[in-house]
Amino acid sequence: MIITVTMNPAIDKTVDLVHFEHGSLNRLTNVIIDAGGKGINVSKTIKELGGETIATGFIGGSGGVLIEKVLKEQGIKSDFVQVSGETRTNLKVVEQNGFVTELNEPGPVIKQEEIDLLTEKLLGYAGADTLFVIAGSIPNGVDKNIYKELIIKLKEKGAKVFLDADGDLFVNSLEAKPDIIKPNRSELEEYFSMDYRANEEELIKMGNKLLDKGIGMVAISLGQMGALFLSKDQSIRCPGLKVEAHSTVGAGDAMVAALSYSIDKGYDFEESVKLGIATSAGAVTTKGTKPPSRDLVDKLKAQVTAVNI
Ligand SMILES: Nc1ncnc2c1ncn2[C@@H]1O[C@H](COP(=O)(O)OP(=O)(O)OP(=O)(O)O)[C@@H](O)[C@H]1O
Ligand SMILES: O=P(O)(O)OC[C@@]1(O)O[C@H](CO)[C@@H](O)[C@@H]1O
Repeated sequence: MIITVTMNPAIDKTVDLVHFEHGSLNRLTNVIIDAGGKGINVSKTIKELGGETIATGFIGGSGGVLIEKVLKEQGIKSDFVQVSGETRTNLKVVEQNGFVTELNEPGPVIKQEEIDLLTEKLLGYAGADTLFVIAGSIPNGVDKNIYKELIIKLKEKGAKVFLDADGDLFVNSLEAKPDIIKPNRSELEEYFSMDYRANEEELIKMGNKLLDKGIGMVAISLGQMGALFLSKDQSIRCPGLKVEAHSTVGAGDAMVAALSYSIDKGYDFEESVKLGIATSAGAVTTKGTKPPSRDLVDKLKAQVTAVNI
């Protein structure tokens, strides 16, 4: 069973315009609304791949009602803790030249009793056959050690944890040894305090240092360049696929979804990473944070090259 945890969900409002003029009136050419937040995107993508998840986290207010409604319509199970604050709206501005500017709200203030309720809920699901996907930022009022503490408790109950977070949340959580992580290039460079663009050899070295800490798999996503997938037994480089990009928002979530789905299905390493590349490349072709169709993913998967490194 896969449980996604989105502590800071969002209504994603993706707006298109020709060119963003800073300090001027900008007329939009298209507006799309999605139920978003990283874990929720993972749930949406796994559903499209043919899998099942339960989407959890904090939701509140009219945004929360909309997210639950959309998930229900899409046949995705959810079990959120209702909070007194309002779920945020994040604005994604897509220009004709492909530039995407993201304006993410901080999210509501969460009370201690709401945190306790979510922790209890998650521990209730935890067991040897459970994979938790903990992804994205945390709202106000939540301590930056929350992911670390949760991972420790979930692992004590035999569950596996896939962590996708950045900044302090990422740094703190590594101490709890999540089973899988998916840093992108800049998250890794920041963690290792590199003030220049790391080359592939350096990225692999940094990834291997994380494996030495006890993390089972490190997927380093490199945008259109593809990704590096490292584990103690096997490491693979996959170049990115050439696709017509509309919005790269959610590409990382699509990769997290495909890897989680593969683990749940018991796919081998190479099969899993190929699905990861295909699903994430498919995600950039869709508008907003809509997941790619399974048909498209299968077509793209046939084009993925996996090179052992
Ligand atoms: N322009 C692109 N063309 C093809 N594939 C892409 C492109 N951008 C991203 N991808 C695919 O998506 C994966 C994840 O992208 P990226 O490294 O940008 O993740 P991320 O920074 O976590 O993204 P986000 O936080 O916006 O979801 C890449 O490894 C790649 O397979
Ligand atoms: O502010 P966070 O939690 O880091 O990221 C939230 C977010 O940008 O991530 C998803 C794309 O990955 C979007 O659906 C959502 O708006």
